[in-house]
Amino acid sequence: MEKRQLVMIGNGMAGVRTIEEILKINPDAFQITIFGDEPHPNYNRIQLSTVLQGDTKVDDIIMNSWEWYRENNIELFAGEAIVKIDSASKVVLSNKGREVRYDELIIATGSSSFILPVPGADKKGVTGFRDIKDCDDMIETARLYKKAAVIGGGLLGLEAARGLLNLGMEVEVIHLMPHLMERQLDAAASKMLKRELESQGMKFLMEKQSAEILGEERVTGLRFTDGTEIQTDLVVMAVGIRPNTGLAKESGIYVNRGIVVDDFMHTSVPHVYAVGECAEHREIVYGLVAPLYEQGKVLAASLCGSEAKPYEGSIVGTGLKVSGVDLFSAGEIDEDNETKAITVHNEFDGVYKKIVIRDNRVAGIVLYGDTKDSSRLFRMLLKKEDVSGMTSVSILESGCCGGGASESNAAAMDDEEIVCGCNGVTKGTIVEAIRTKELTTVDEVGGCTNAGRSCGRCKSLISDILAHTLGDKYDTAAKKDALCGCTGYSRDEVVAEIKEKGLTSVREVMNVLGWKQEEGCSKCRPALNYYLGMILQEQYIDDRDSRLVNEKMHANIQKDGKYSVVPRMYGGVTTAEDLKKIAEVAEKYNVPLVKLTGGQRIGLFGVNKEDLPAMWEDLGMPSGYAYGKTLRTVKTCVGAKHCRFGTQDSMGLGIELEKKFERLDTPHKVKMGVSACPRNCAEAGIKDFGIVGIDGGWEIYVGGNGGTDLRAGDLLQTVKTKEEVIKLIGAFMQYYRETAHYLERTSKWIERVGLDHVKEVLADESTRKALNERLDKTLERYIEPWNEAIEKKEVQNKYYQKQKGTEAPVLV
Ligand SMILES: Cc1cc2nc3c(=O)[nH]c(=O)nc-3n(C[C@H](O)[C@H](O)[C@H](O)COP(=O)(O)OP(=O)(O)OC[C@H]3O[C@@H](n4cnc5c(N)ncnc54)[C@H](O)[C@@H]3O)c2cc1C
Ligand SMILES: NC(=O)c1ccc[n+]([C@@H]2O[C@H](COP(=O)([O-])OP(=O)(O)OC[C@H]3O[C@@H](n4cnc5c(N)ncnc54)[C@H](O)[C@@H]3O)[C@@H](O)[C@H]2O)c1
Ligand code: SF4
Ligand code: FES
Repeated sequence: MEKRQLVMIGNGMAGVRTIEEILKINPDAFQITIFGDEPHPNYNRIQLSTVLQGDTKVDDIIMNSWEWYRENNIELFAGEAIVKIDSASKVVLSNKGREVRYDELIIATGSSSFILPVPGADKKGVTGFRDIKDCDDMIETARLYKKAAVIGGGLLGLEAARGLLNLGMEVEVIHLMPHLMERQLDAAASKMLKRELESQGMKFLMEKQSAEILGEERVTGLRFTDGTEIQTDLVVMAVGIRPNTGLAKESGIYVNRGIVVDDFMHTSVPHVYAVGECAEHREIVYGLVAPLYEQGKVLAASLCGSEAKPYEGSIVGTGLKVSGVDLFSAGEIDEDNETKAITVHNEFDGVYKKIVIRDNRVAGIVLYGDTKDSSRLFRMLLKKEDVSGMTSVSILESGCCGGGASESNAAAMDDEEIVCGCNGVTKGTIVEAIRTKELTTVDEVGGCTNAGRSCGRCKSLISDILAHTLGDKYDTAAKKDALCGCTGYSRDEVVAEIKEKGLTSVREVMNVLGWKQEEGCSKCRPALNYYLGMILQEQYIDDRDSRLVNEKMHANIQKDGKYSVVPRMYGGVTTAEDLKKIAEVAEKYNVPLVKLTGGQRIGLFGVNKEDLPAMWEDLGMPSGYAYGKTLRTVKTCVGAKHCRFGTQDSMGLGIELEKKFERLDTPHKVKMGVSACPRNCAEAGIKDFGIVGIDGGWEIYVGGNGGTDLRAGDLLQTVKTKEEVIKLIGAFMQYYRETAHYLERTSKWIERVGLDHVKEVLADESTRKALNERLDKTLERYIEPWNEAIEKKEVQNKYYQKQKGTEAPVLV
């Protein structure tokens, strides 16, 4: 039976969580297509604050890698916006002219930053703070300019301001109201917050309304309605958000402030649903992930036809992601005639607690300086527990701990207490997962329960629960570095288990070692494939589908979804005949760009996937492996044959090395260089393996790197002959292969294991010989991949056939 077509507009946090929920219930229910305006896979928008604050990198906030979409057979059109929904013919139209039919349509378009409509708001240097681009722009501006003004003293504004301070800017926060975060804090807590932020270097202008942004093309200052002015080089607008509803409205879907939905997230139009910040439910539009994830769960269940409970709205709790500030707020923050409050204000310790009680039930919580009771109090609020029998002290403090260790705080929590507010995960669920799935790390708990996967505020509590549940086992478990969230095994443990249990395939390793995710992930599968190949040498049958996408395709995938072709050119030496072939192929296939690569090769860029095998056949040259975790290139100088300074045959040695080591799987890419004299024109000093000719011999350098982690190579040894060079490289490469972690460059590896250690290992002749023997055995198993694709129809059909949607970038 043909699958139903599910199309989703918006590739953000709420939408993709809905898809994850659908896949959990029934992975085969739909053929899923997602359109996302941003050119990224789904990332953790919440963590942009931590990226701006310098605590995380953009790469680390990706929640669903490109590989995840491929693995789940989801067609993703990233960087492509939907501009029209035709609900009569059930078709969406993108800004690139693509039309896609749907049976069911989810709108998950989120919100946009609200930009104050004041004169000058369109000047350069005025930005919102919503996405990776805004974040990158602010980081770039901080490199060039000094002064920043953040308009809005709410959650977003204060997190942005802290980030800009960390980036070295002088920051003024301009706030409309008399106190900061007035929606979450009362006056007393807000005062304490302001004092703390001032001590961190933030300046505040309170009760100021912005009137105009000054400057010619670029912002130079801000004028307020009271006539005063400040100078600034950057204006960040953090004055709230507006749901993205334009598309829905123009398509005839009923929109109020957000897209109006019922308790099952249905819009006014059949087969069209809305979820996330763009949706309005019972007149509320939410701006925090916890309720959006609840909505996603309800929608997923209803779409899959499983029993769906209605979504009845949420009460939300918030904190602020600024170091040095510990606060929590939920529900009603100010008293009225019908409420009473229990308040503790200890100015010496900087602690403030207020619990608002209405009809004997907790109706609001404001905690500043000590939030350890937040989850207990929040549960009381959510459950509307009757507190009439409790004393003020027992409401404020959890009974047992009296400020004791955090682990005993975890012990004191009831099973139904919420640990992760963002994802609605209770202590009981976490403990159960730890016990039944033998979890040992916070990441693994996240992988199984989602706890900790949003703002991250609950991670320390999860860690306490792990410590409490695992007892002594936790310390050892915490110290080891698990391969990924699918397993608690570290690299060394996995390698030891493969050897000891005689495991021979990726799937077998995952089954026998009890992987928590049956299919593994894009982190562990390529690593397992590598470790198995390293251990089993020539008998290993490569698991091509476990490789990263470039290796799987034997071509480098590019930003626009096309590929590059870089044929092998040993030692960077070519011939007129090969150059003619390359030129003819470039013309025949309309290759838009022909470029010399950094490794002295010729690259043909912008090639269609389905043209690859034919191009390779026309070229008649082997793959240059410009995409692999393997030997990339050996760069050579012209050397003694042509250069008057040369003392050695650098080209000859380079060609020999490249022919010997090409195709060898290595933990990460490996680059080599051979220069024929110390002038070092081949830049051998920044290669993983660099060789420099000297009078009567060669110097060998290792662990060099010319990339982001710039590192000069260390002199490993000086040898007399070419044969010695080749044996030494063979032993070095095999030792690196056997001891490095997958994706660890030689530069990092040598620093971890130590140059002296490597020298010591390689000094022993019998060890060198044994390493070379294992290496030679491994080299026997490789075949030329481009030839395989030319010769085997099944390879062409599986990997190189044109499919709907391949124009979208599917990078790893
Ligand atoms: C810096 C920052 C910090 C935050 N911190 C927290 C926090 O600590 N806790 C918390 O709970 N929440 C926090 N939030 C809010 C949280 O990130 C959002 O509530 C959440 O991301 C909303 O999810 P969503 O899927 O509804 O929207 P989004 O994540 O915004 O995703 C919507 C996506 O749809 C795309 N889109 C829009 N229109 C179209 C179209 N026509 N075609 C195709 N694609 C389209 C957009 O480009 C966007 O990528 C923070 C937000 C920011 C910006
Ligand atoms: N830690 C978190 O939970 C967190 C962090 C960042 C963002 N977010 C979410 O992102 C969204 C956007 O956050 P936000 O802080 O922009 O929205 P917000 O609506 O919560 O706060 C906006 C603030 O700007 C102030 N303001 C409004 N107009 C102003 C003006 N003209 N001049 C000066 N100040 C003005 C308001 O008084 C308010 O305090 C919200 O949904 C928020 O919940 C959450
Ligand atoms: S490294 Fe020495 S031998 Fe090689 S090209 Fe440069 S100067 Fe000539
Ligand atoms: S509370 Fe935000 S991730 Fe758990």
